[in-house]
Parts: sequence; C-alpha cells; structure tokens
Amino acid sequence: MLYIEDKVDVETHPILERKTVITLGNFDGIHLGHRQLLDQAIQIAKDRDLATLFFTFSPHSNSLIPSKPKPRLLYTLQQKIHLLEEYGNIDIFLNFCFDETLREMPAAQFFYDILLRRYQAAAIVVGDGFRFGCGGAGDTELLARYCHKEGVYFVKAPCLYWEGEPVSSTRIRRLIEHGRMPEAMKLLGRPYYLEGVVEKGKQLGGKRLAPTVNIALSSDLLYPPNGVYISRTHVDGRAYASVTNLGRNPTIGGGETPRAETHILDYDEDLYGKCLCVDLLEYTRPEIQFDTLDELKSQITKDIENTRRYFEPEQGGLDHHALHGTK
Ligand SMILES: Cc1cc2nc3c(=O)[nH]c(=O)nc-3n(C[C@H](O)[C@H](O)[C@H](O)COP(=O)(O)O)c2cc1C
Ligand SMILES: Nc1ncnc2c1ncn2[C@@H]1O[C@H](COP(=O)(O)OP(=O)(O)OP(=O)(O)O)[C@@H](O)[C@H]1O
Repeated sequence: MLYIEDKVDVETHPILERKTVITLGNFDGIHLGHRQLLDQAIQIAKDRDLATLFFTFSPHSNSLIPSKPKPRLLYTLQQKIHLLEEYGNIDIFLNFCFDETLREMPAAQFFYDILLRRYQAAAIVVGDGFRFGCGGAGDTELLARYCHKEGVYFVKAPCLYWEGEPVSSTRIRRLIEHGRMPEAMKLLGRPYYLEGVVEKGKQLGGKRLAPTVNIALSSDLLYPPNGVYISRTHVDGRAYASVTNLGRNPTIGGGETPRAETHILDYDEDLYGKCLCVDLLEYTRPEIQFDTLDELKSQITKDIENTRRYFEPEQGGLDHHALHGTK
C-alpha cells in the first residue's frame, strides 16, 4: 500500500499513473459500515482495472467546523494505516490535510481539481450521508451529477444498520465512552484495542503486585472509562489472556495522566520496547483507591482469576468473543 500525504495546493496536476476508484471520508474506526464501502471499491477496482484509493482527512473534518465538537478519535493515524494494510487490496492510502483552504473550497472545485484531475478518479464510492465542499454544500446527489457528467462511475453504498440504527463512528465512540465493549466490538467488526510501544512503569507491580506492561495513552484519542478490563494481548503474532487496568493508580498515589497497564497471564518475558495490541473485551469494575497495598493485591488476584475463567476452553479459550481476527 502506497502512503501519500497531501494538501490543497496551487498545483492540480495528476500525481498518479493509474486511474482510481476513490472512497472518501473520515473513516475513524474502519467499522463495518466503512468496510462495506471498501469492499465495493475493491470489487470495482477488479472489474475496471483501477487502483483503489482510500481518501481520508486529518485532522478529522469536524475539527475545523465551529458548530461541531472536535471528536476524540477511536484510533491514531498509525492504527488506521495498520488496519488498512491488514484489510488488503487497498493500493493507496491518502492522508489529506483538512485545513482552512480545504474547508473553504467549493464542492465543484474539490470534485474537479482534487478528485478528477489530481487523483484520476474513474469511480467514486461513498455512503449515504457523505457531504463535501464549503459548508458541506455538496451531497451525494450533487456528486452523482458531477460524476455522470464526467463519465465517472458513481456508487452510493447503502447504509449499514445494527439494531435499527446506522453504524457510525459517533455511535461507537458513545459505546466506548460507556465501557460497552461487546457492543462496540459488534459495530467495529473487531475488538476495540490499544496499540503502543511498551514503556517502563515504576516497576512496583512486578515486585509487589502483578507484573504489568504499560502503554502510553494519547490525549487525541477517546478511551473507555477508567477501570479493569478483561483483555487479550497480541505479542509477535501470538495472542495471550490478559487483564488491563486503565487509570491513575490512586492506591499508590499515581499521577494525573491515566495509564494503561496490562498483566499478561502466565507470561514473564521482557517486553520493553515491543509494540503490542491489547484488545479490551469486557469492563469488569471501576478503579478503586484501596487503603493498603495488600487489599489492592488481593483484588488484583481476583481480577486475574476472573480473567482465567473468562478464557477457559469451554468458553472458547482465546477465541472467546473473537470476531474476524483482523489483527
Ligand atoms: C488487574 C489490575 C487491577 C488494578 N486495579 C487497581 C485499582 O483498583 N486501584 C489502583 O490504585 N491501582 C490498580 N492497579 C494498578 C496498580 O496500582 C499498578 O499496577 C501498580 O501500582 C504497579 O505499577 P507499575 O507498573 O508502575 O510498577 C491495577 C493493576 C492491575 C494489573
Ligand atoms: N453505516 C454505514 N453504512 C455505509 N456507509 C457508511 C456508514 N457509515 C459511514 N459510511 C460512509 O463511510 C464514509 C466515511 O464515513 P465517515 O467516517 O465520515 O462517517 P461515520 O462513520 O458516520 O462517522 P461520524 O459518526 O464521525 O460522522 C462516508 O462515505 C460515509 O457515508
């Protein structure tokens, strides 16, 4: 997959050699609705011998629209790139800068200069509510008219619903904010996960409590509530049962910034510096300020036993709640 970063420029010359099928949007989460679009684009690319171009904006397009709150996102750009690589059959990942110039660009100019000339659109796939151009003036009907006029194949994908409501990034964010991990997993088509490089903690856990790996959290992302989660950790292509605490560690007088700490069951290798993915499968309890370390230790022992039961073979083992295995 070719990665391109671009922004509105005076130049509008084509930068690709092949004609493309473009699918556009913020695509935060690459959820099941988004994947419907990707599948359509991939099929069109095969049928018409086109390159698939995944066109996404960063920052999120709402971040420059005063009437809309800047969303805290589900995934970093890096996670989005990894997910798309794993998805396969996407030839170009275009990270287009959503700045004031783009925000003010009229719909027609966006279509002709950017999609048609610069990115060689021969087909375009969007979902129902897609809007483009200054003030969101362009809708799917306008896009369909431009496409028809220029001989660009246009597809409006049907909206994917789950339990009577559209699947959307906003809806998934709401579920995650409330710690409703199994439902978020259904809409994402995979567990919600944290990804990062293992950092050094205070190293108290290993000595007195349970050894943990720490992953830094980003202030741009949205996280589920502080507390303890049954989790599954992926290390070097293998999955392990684990339990994760999100929070500030109040018992040991932890700091202001929340941290993610994961205890991997029956595992004692050094993981510092490795990149991990931690699926948060189920919220089990809030983070508690205990009076003594002994109380915290006995609660952590219970958390570990609870996790062990969750992953027992009769519950499906490590595949318990696994969906599509997309990592
Ligand atoms: C499963 C689990 C549950 C935890 N629950 C709490 C908790 O309820 N309250 C709290 O203050 N810290 C909690 N912690 C965090 C511990 O305080 C922390 O792991 C320990 O202080 C070690 O920190 P270190 O990795 O920086 O050495 C929990 C940790 C784990 C692994
Ligand atoms: N449930 C869905 N079914 C089909 N297409 C969808 C669905 N949700 C979004 N899309 C389409 O996927 C593309 C990217 O969507 P985008 O990320 O902007 O929307 P979203 O998931 O609804 O996010 P948000 O909730 O932040 O508005 C757009 O073309 C959009 O119309």
